[in-house]
Amino acid sequence: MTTLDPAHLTLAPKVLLHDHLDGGLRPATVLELAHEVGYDGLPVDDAAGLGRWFREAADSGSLERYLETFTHTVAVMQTVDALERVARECVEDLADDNVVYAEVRYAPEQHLEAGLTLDEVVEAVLRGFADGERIAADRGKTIIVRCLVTAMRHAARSREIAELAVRYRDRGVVGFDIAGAEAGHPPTRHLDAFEYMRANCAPFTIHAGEAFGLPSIHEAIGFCGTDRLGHGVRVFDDIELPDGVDLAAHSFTGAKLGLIANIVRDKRIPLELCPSSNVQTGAVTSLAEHPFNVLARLRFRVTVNTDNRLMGDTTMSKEFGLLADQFGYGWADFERFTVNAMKSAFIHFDERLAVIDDVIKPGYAVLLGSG
Ligand SMILES: O=c1[nH]cnc2c1ncn2[C@H]1C[C@H](O)[C@@H](CO)O1
Ligand SMILES: [Zn+2]
Repeated sequence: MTTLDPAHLTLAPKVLLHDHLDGGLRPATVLELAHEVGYDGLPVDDAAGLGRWFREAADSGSLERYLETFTHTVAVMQTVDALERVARECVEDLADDNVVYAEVRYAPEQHLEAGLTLDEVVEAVLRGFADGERIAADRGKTIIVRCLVTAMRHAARSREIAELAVRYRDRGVVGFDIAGAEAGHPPTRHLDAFEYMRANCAPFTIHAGEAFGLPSIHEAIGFCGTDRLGHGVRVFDDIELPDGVDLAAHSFTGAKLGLIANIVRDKRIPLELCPSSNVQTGAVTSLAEHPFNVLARLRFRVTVNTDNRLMGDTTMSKEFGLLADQFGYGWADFERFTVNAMKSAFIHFDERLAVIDDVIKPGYAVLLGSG
């Protein structure tokens, strides 16, 4: 069996469902764009130092302070050229990490400061993704990137953004999301947007159960009817484990699930777990305390995600590496998480199946030493 060293982790095919476009810029690109557009608010003026600054500033243990770092990335993403470039580089970086399918999200309403319309923002990003896919293909990497449009939960444009998602659904936008500070902004504030999505048979995910606990997950499922949970990590609050159990154990017999935990598992609601980000925002106190392994072993539909590659100084390979070190996972585990993610994607069933059968399974067969 091939070992799980960083080079082999990079080779493994990966699927990414939860990655923010404005949380994944290259530090050098932030600097160059700031220079081009005359943004003078950056705290550091060299690429390595700026990368470190984002990581450290986001390491606050508070979602609110974590979110403040986005002021700088959003400030430099206000023109068609900048949006195209950031989207193109995002695809190139994911392809370099052997991500084979990704859904990348951002909030179009945050990119209107220089006069662009919502449609112009979406079209620029979609062009950037398509360019990135072509560049990756020229380098021998096949990657499919689709878009989720996010509404900010403290704002009041969610219905408009849901309409945008539906308007662009045949052109690369595959779903809708809400993000931003969770406490004080429950998902039910945006019920009309979710109802609009459901009425149009269009899928959505909701950031829930990150900074706020079970009530948020309950609302997202019971009232809003979400198809997936962004993070959802606090579903763990509804699971009672026998005293003294090791969170890295292989089985959790005797675990007792409450109503919310059961419904998440019964309905196979995918959890978009983001290990590093969950530690940075204080959703969990440390990776060792992360319920990823408990949820995986209890057969929840867990998926591995980056959330924000810039703020976390992370990649999918790094997240896999952290989980392997913490919980002792091997290739068969990562294949399962990757298939879980692909099954949960917002593209059509036949398209999901093609990636699983033609790309993921053959890729892991090689790593497992049997193909
Ligand atoms: O982990 C997160 N939780 C809530 N909101 C988030 C998270 N990561 C990024 N965001 C916000 C900040 C971005 O500006 C916005 C759209 O991508 O989504
Ligand atoms: Zn997120």
